[in-house]
Amino acid sequence: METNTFLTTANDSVASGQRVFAVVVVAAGSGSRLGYGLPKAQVPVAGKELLRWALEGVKATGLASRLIVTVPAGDTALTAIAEEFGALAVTGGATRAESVVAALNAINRAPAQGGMSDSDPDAVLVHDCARCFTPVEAFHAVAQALESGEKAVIPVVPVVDTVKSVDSDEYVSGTPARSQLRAVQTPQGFDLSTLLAAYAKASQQGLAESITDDAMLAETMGIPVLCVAGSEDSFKITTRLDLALARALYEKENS
Ligand SMILES: Nc1ccn([C@@H]2O[C@H](COP(=O)(O)OP(=O)(O)OP(=O)(O)O)[C@@H](O)[C@H]2O)c(=O)n1
Ligand SMILES: C[C@](O)(CO)[C@H](O)COP(=O)(O)O
Repeated sequence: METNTFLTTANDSVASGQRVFAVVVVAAGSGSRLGYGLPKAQVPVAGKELLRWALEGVKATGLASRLIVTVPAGDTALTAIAEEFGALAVTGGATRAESVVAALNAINRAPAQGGMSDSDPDAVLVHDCARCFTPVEAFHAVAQALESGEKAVIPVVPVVDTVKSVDSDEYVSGTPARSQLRAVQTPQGFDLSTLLAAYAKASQQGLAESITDDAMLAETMGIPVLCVAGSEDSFKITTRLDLALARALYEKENS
């Protein structure tokens, strides 16, 4: 079997903390921007599906007491991979946010992972399958901040482009100071009851359509969201160029 040489073993100081973590891996997207002809989570890199890379990465963290994976409706191939890792596979929704809600609602049905606490989780890490090369250190940075009492934590990297806001006619309306911008990754970590309350409020307010990440919900509730160090290895496989990068990096690494 191929190994992810970018992963290391679990950090005991995190694994032995007080929080009980559920990990949600959202993998129910179609991959329309990638245009590969398969659901994106089934696309292979170095002979291994993106979902398998992602779940090996999660396992290596030693954090997940419950593991929930969202899959496209009727996707038996992805369900089988999820189950190999002891995860509960649930059918995702029409949007990423709807998939996250489906997974959150299933946490208490997920089996406890071997060797982990069987207590009910009180924290959750929500991770994109499309960021399947995220290193253990990024998971641990998020988990550690939750262990320290934070309620919402996101991994970020600096923005390297100048970013403009535009009006509806495509004229520039502003240039935010780049030093204050961050590019946001996953896993995003939350106190579980806080994220459940945030999604319930968003649903009441009809915000679901405009949600592009989970931390936005905490922001709308006035909950401070802490940024911790992400990683350039956590890039999201969205386009053909991203897949080419992944293959260049990992097919070489594993050959
Ligand atoms: N209805 C959806 C949409 C997305 N996702 C997941 O959310 C993550 C981020 O989404 P994205 O990278 O945009 O994936 P796709 O929706 O598959 O891509 P596209 O928008 O190009 O179709 C992915 O791991 C994807 O599988 C999901 O679980 N359910
Ligand atoms: C959650 C996310 O990965 C943070 O950058 C991103 O917002 C997902 O966006 P997508 O369009 O659903 O891929």
